[in-house]
Amino acid sequence: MQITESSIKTRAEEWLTPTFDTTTQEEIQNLLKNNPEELKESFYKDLEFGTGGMRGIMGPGTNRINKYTLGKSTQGLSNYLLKQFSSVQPKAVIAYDCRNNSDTLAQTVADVFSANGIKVYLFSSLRPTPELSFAVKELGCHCGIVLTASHNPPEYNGYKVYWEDGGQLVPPQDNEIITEINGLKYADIKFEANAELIQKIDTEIDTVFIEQSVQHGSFAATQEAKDNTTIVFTSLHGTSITAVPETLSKAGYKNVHIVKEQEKPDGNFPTVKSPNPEEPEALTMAMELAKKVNADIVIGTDPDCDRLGIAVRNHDNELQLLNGNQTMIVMTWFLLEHYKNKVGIKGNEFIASTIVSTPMMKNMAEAYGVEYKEVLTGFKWIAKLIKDFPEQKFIGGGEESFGFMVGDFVRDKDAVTSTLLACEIVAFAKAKGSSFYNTLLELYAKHGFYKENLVSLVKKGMDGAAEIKQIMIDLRNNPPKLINEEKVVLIEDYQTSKVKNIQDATEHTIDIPKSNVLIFYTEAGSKIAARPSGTEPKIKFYISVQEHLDTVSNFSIVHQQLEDRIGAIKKDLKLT
Ligand SMILES: O=P([O-])(O)O[C@H]1O[C@H](COP(=O)(O)O)[C@@H](O)[C@H](O)[C@H]1O
Ligand SMILES: [Mg+2]
Repeated sequence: MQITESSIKTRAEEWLTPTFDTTTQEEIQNLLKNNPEELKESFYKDLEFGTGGMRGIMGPGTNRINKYTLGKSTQGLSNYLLKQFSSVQPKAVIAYDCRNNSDTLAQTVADVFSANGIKVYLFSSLRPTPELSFAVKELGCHCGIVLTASHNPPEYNGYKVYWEDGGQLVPPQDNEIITEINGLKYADIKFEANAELIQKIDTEIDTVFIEQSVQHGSFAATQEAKDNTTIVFTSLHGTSITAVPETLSKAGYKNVHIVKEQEKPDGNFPTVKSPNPEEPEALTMAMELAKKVNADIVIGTDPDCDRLGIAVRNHDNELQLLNGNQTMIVMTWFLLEHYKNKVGIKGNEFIASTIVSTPMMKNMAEAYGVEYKEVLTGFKWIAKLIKDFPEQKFIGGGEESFGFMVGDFVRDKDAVTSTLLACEIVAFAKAKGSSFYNTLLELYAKHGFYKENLVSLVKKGMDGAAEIKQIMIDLRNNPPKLINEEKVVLIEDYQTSKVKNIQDATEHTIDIPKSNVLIFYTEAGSKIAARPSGTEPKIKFYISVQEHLDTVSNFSIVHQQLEDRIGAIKKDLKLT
């Protein structure tokens, strides 16, 4: 579609009709008169489903999160549910996070479902996303929704959609539902609730969820080890406050210090610039408290409590924030060790990660004799593996981005159970005179020392999106031959599903769904991936370099070499 001033105006004028309430109409009038830039941003496209559902800035317009865009999606979803499960009354469960408007938008979604004859379980107040994933299966629902924009800035909100297995929408349902939604007009949305079909839920699910979380996240650390573990936890004004402290307490952890200034849920996130534990500033208050109480571990979760940031004591006894790859490696190792000792590896087990994550997972899988499966970015793809390979045993999985999935009882990343798991690892290691951090270094020595770095370039709005598109086109048309003087030997293009071996000029096909991702491998073993984010206006560059580490005592020297190499790669690619 050609975007012109007049096509945007035509799209906006539909929102002046009686299908839309008077407040919305007034807001659109105002944009038409006074704010052409905002009008363009609000209407130049329809909001789309991305890596983790649909996300956008709140406000009126087709490219914004509001009761009409979410209403239309829910109407499409309702039509699809009624067709797919025609012999039963479909059931949906809805949760929401701490964000502004999440509660009222959740009510709208409940209203629309019920107006279509769908039975709805609606959490009576905010809950973590992993609890919703759990509730879908627990209540035998066909679908689940969380109103959240995860870790995005406060002006955002969104809509994560779960299917009957408890995982987020994946093919074939995703495209079929999108087709259904695209075929609708706003006037088709049924907003008139059937209150009889909406049932409030709370403690009955909380109790089982927390029980299961304690069970899946506990690995029999002794009470003494637990008592010797000092934890600082912050919910960053989000939903984790409803589940994490109780889970830790039920698992026997007593030295848990909660950042009081951040425990109250608040959609404005008043004490942080961004509620994303991936950004070190988000954990500033928690780090300060950790110094006071001499904590072993600091954990912070994002607003919907699926991702967690972990800082642990390094060799200089300083608290160091780990990245997603690092926590994934240690957590997966811990699960594998326990599984090996308790159950025994039979060979049908698998661990999983994504194409932009550390190659170290593959090495570790080989060492343990389990399978390593690799998918596109997004935990929904990891959850799909569990559904697609029911005869295999999923041990755990993660990715470059923060967050981890412990076993299969929750089908998304789960910061409740992962918080407990992280504490167990610290408790175990400390009891043995080691640490979480030291475990990581030992794993580097065993499975290869990989260092990763992520560069995200923020490019907002319609122009930003065009710029991101162009960067990917340029990289495709003129792929680098050398990166930091390392010869590029292999290029994977997930959009064309082609792998090009530069050295012998051969090509083969990639057997996973298409996605706009390019990965360059160099002769020195570096891996550089480029992909537009599917949740935020960003393009991401994932850099991974590696070296052999013969002994942990050489860590600092090799670490410096890797750090320098990453610096040089960034400079060469003009990412600094
Ligand atoms: O944002 P969340 O916590 O719901 O998480 C979702 O989005 C993240 C960022 O995706 P992108 O790189 O496309 O922005 C993904 O890493 C994650 O697997 C997905 O579940
Ligand atoms: Mg999240």
